[in-house]
Amino acid sequence: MSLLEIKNLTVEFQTASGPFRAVDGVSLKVDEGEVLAIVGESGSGKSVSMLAAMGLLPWTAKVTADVLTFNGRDMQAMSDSDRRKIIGKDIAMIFQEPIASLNPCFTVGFQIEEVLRIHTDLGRKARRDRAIELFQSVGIPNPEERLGHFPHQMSGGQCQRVMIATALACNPKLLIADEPTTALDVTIQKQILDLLMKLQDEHGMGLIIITHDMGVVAETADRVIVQYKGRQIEQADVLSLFSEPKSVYTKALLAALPENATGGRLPTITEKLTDAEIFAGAVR
Ligand SMILES: Nc1ncnc2c1ncn2[C@@H]1O[C@H](COP(=O)(O)OP(=O)(O)OP(=O)(O)O)[C@@H](O)[C@H]1O
Repeated sequence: MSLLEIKNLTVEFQTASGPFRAVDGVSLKVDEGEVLAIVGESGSGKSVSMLAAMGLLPWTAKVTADVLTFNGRDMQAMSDSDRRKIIGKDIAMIFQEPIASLNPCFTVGFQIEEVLRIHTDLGRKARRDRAIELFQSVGIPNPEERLGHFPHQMSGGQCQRVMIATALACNPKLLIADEPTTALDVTIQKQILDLLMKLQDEHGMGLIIITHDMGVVAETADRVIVQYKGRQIEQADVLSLFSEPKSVYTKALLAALPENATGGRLPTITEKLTDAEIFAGAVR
């Protein structure tokens, strides 16, 4: 049984100019201990598909799926309160903007201890000890002191470490990391990716990494889904995708990597391919 299984997920937003289909027939499976990357350009519906699966989209979104299960439980049939017990505990998410994702009005210590208060029956002292232990595990120096800091007193990289510690607070079975390094300096990006991979390995979690960066895919994923304008274009294990991409779009994405540049100029993808060609070349 897969940890997360999604079949034929569709998301349509009601907008002023009519319905807009942001996700169209996405299917995926993630197992325990597996790293799945969802890669695609901005607007390809990567974040919306995961937010839809978690039931975290606003009411303007109409979400349908043939199958949407977590650990064998039907997420669509679940009550909101049952879903809330799972989200943040068994499924955790981290986002692109760590500083914006934290509440500026509370110390980081309060925020991580609050997650523990909601999802565990640990007492006050045990929650503090666990928070210190979590900060240590994500490499935050002087954790006792840092717990008393507000987000604005910390760097972007440190805030992302706080987000990761908070996400791991309840030992989730699945972690969804939405562009976890995009907002960070290049030198910090590698540290955060290495940390995520180390923790994923230690905890044996399923991990979904949402990214637009093929470099991140190469460094992290076991399997990859390529998405374009809400549709799945190709799904493969990481080695096959890089060595034998099947769809024209994946080939174009790989050709656009800096290391494949020829003549000092990078080819852009959409200048070479039309939507019709991309969708016709999809391999599902
Ligand atoms: N609440 C909303 N109402 C209407 N459209 C939305 C809403 N949220 C997202 N969208 C649209 O859905 C599409 C997919 O957005 P999504 O954020 O999933 O893209 P993405 O692939 O994650 O790219 P990015 O990395 O830029 O976030 C976009 O065109 C976006 O404008």
